[in-house]
Amino acid sequence: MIEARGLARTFRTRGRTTDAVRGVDLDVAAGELVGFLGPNGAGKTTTLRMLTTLLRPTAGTATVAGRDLAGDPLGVRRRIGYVGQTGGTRPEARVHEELEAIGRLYGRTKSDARARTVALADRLDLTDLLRRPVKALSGGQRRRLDIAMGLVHDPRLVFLDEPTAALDPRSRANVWQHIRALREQHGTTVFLTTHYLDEADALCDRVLVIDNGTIVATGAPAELKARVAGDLVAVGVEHRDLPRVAEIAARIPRSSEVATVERGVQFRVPRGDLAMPELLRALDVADIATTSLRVHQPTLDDVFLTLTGRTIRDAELSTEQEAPVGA
Ligand SMILES: Nc1ncnc2c1ncn2[C@@H]1O[C@H](COP(=O)(O)OP(=O)(O)OP(=O)(O)O)[C@@H](O)[C@H]1O
Repeated sequence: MIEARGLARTFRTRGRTTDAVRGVDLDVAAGELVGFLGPNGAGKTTTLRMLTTLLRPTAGTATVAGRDLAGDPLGVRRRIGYVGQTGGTRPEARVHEELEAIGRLYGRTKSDARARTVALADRLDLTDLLRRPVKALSGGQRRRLDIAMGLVHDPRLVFLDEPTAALDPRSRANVWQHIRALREQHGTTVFLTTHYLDEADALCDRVLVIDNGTIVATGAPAELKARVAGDLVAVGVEHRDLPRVAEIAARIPRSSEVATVERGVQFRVPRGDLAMPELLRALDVADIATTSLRVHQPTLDDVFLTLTGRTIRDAELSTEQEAPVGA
């Protein structure tokens, strides 16, 4: 459904050059729900805007929904849906008017556009809101309308840019449910960007991790997490017991990265749950009491940390600090 090779984009503004995307290769199969995960400024939106014909690549080629991006941009546009970060709705218009207007824009007759509006409202839980002005919708309702607007022409492939940005947890879960339904009930291919780790983890079949304009990892969330060197076990003990506990940790089969921290010892093992009985037995034999015991399974943030040396949150903080005034 998407095949891109060496896609790149450089911006030149006021004498400054930014390599926003540096040669991205990506493949998305029909029916996949793929997430593009990375910190702010990583190049997600720029890639999405190139794939949806809104921005011309500086280099590279792509086929999107069966059409060549450079050779047939109009063909691409006809076959895809695009839901940007800020929807294109008029605040005074009513929900049904916005949906019908898009239907007419795509050449539907008035009655056909109305029928499509009713069907989409049903799919995205907007039926009771059709007569409301757009400005009176909540954040989550508004995002559902944005998604509905991207589906009016029944595209087989839809791009969603940060579909749950700035939503509260309940509205996010609700939008996720609708995105899953797009794929499960309608077979739509979904390509979305996110900087939320839990969103990529819970929603996507496959995640492409992007940092600094380059894809640094691709895989199912579980696969990516399995690449991090195992679970982290943290044992809290009295200060005087630290050296003995570090020795015990080092003797646990396949343990690594044993480290003494302020109130305990931590180490990695491939499976924390399997190491636990042996650890407890050894502590018991040595007559050492624990103050706490935790097994931390890797998250996608650990994946990002392993690959780039910093967490997504840290990466975002440093981008905020670097951002030029007025950006
Ligand atoms: N029109 C532009 N002119 C100059 N630089 C730009 C332009 N658009 C994006 N950039 C720069 O390109 C880089 C990538 O931006 P992009 O918006 O693609 O990142 P992102 O991963 O989508 O971030 P976010 O999550 O904040 O949307 C950033 O350094 C950004 O400042």
